[in-house]
Amino acid sequence: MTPDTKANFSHGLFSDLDFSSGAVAAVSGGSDSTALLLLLKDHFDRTASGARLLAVTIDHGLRPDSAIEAQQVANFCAERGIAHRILAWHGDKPATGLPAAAREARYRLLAEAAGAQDIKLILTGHTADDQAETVLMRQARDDDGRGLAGMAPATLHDWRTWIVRPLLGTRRAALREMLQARDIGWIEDPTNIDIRFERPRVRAKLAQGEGERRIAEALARSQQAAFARQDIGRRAAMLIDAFADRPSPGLIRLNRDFAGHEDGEATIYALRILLAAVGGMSFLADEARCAALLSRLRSGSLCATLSRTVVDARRTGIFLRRENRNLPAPTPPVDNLLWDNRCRITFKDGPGDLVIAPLGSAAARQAPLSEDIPQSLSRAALAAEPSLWSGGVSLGFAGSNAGLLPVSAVPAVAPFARFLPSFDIEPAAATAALMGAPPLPAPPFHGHDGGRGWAKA
Ligand SMILES: Nc1ncnc2c1ncn2[C@@H]1O[C@H](COP(=O)(O)OP(=O)(O)OP(=O)(O)O)[C@@H](O)[C@H]1O
Repeated sequence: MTPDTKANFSHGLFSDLDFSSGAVAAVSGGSDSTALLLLLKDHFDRTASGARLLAVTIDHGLRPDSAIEAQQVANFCAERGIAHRILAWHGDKPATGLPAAAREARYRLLAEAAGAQDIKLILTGHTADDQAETVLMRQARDDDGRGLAGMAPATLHDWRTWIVRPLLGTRRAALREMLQARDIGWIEDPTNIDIRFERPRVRAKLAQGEGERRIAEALARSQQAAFARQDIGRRAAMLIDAFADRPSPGLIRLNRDFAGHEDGEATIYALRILLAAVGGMSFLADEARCAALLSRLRSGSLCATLSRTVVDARRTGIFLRRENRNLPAPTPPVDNLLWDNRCRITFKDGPGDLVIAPLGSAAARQAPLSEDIPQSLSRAALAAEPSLWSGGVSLGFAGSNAGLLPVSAVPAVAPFARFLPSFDIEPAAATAALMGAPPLPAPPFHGHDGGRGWAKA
């Protein structure tokens, strides 16, 4: 896609989005999100769909002016008849990894604001300039190439709310030109030019000579990388569908032919995803280690641990299960808890003595299990599954009678449980089906059924 550099946005930035549940616009008050809000308001007025538009500003509380700036956005919205909410990020601010923690909190709060009004769509003002910066920053790191795809056009948050970036093909200069033509100002965040941070440094460099060429190259590279990532994801999804099953709770079995499949690249990718999913890891298992493991799997039996997953290869199959170490400590159930990154807990109400903890080997020994697979394997896998406990008694575990209790536990697809970039929809859908996780929600786009994941949803 050629980035739009003209201040003419009549080409329908939003026409393929499904606004039936309404939209949350994430507005910091900077130029890009202010432009996003105005363009969205124009679109809603023009289409007269009656869909709800809610602008939300997160006050991170990290700069002295943040509350005043949030109020400025509130005033701007009030003048235009746009509903607006300010949500503050309370709680501990970590000394290291602050930008990542702020991002997590921002999306959590945005999703809460959307969820409170049953809105399924959040829009952000990320632009083509942001995309180029992201790609250049990732390129500077030793990445496996997936990151070079940059930001996805849509990301599923917590398996239920879509975050869509409709301005990813639009240049910041064009948005600012549009704002200036309408005599609208914006807030300049001093952090954006603070060269102690990596992004402002990259941005400053891109403003110099050769910057435009480097932006164009980075955007072209991200398109190619996105295509490659979707393609390998599609192939990995086919392998997961064809070779993997779940013979008992917490236990994944791969047909032995998986290791020798001719599409070696997709086989490694599928294994990286499955190990992360079984082990409850947010990141895919290491590529080089998975490649080495696969070559060992081709030559016989083994038992190894990678990505918190025990890989037990026997004549009858390659079995994957969560290792029994470093499981979460017993914790009282809270709503929307992501337990061990593998299981989403929903909690309505219940007696105060309830805790979620692994089932453990003693209780696993009592459970009736299928005879088809070695009992030692199914029991070890079951022991690492979550259970609801009351006064030392196990009341049930995911997939059994938990549905009768005030707490429900459904499997989550670990590497994609919090953030699922649309590039990875197909392997995420295949892994969800394998693990018994809920299907993906409906896509945010009309008429885009490009991936099997969208179709399944
Ligand atoms: N405090 C915030 N409140 C609401 N949304 C935010 C906030 N900060 C960022 N966002 C959303 O994330 C997008 C990208 O964030 P980024 O930090 O790159 O932008 P910014 O410099 O704060 O402002 P802008 O993108 O509006 O120029 C924003 O366009 C906006 O949609």
